[in-house]
Amino acid sequence: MYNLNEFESREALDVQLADKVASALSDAIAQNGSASIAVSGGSTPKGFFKALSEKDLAWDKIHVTLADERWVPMTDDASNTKLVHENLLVGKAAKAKFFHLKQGETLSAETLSDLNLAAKATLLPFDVLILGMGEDGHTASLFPCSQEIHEGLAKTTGPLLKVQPTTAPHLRISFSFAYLAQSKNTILHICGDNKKTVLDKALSNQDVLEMPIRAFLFDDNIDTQIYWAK
Ligand SMILES: O=C1O[C@H](COP(=O)(O)O)[C@@H](O)[C@H](O)[C@H]1O
Repeated sequence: MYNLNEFESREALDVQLADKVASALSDAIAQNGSASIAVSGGSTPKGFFKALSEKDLAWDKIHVTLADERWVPMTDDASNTKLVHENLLVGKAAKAKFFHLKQGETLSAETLSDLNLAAKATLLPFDVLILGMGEDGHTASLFPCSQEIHEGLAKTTGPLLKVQPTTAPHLRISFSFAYLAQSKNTILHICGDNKKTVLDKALSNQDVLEMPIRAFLFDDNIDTQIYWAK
């Protein structure tokens, strides 16, 4: 299920989203002594990252990771890790612990297995998940064009999987739907008229293989809060 929250500007959205996420992280720390958040990359979240980085939180008790990563060096402009380090893990948030998805050169079965164990031990289930959405309806790196889409949406797939999109650049590593779906707070952050058109299309039927974001919009156990601004 979903709920659409519309904002008059991207700046207003960033402020309100940072407030909501800070409060969820703070509640998780109060309850469990620590908190975890998975964020998305791409072009949308920079302003939100900045607003969140300025929040007075016990950042040393917060684990930050990505819902997905492009398998490129962290110095590459396409790296979501680079984006997070430059825009979120700054100021007060510099004390947060970052869980790197891009480890080493090769995305091998052994790398995935090590990451899966570590993610289960430190991060999962996420207290907060911030999803993005591509114009093809992908979210995280669950790409409808990829051969791995069945695996990515399957209920039994282990936390992380390798994804090779055919209509977008870079090999990816992504959390699976099964593990993202267990997050305690799920937010879909999108901006612009194009993304609203994509969202309207996603809401028009329930074929998740055509638009994987639908898995988060139509699952009765997930309360996806959509944050949208022009
Ligand atoms: O490739 C990716 O794209 C999506 C959407 O990005 P945007 O630039 O359209 O905001 C993003 O959510 C994902 O993390 C990223 O790897």
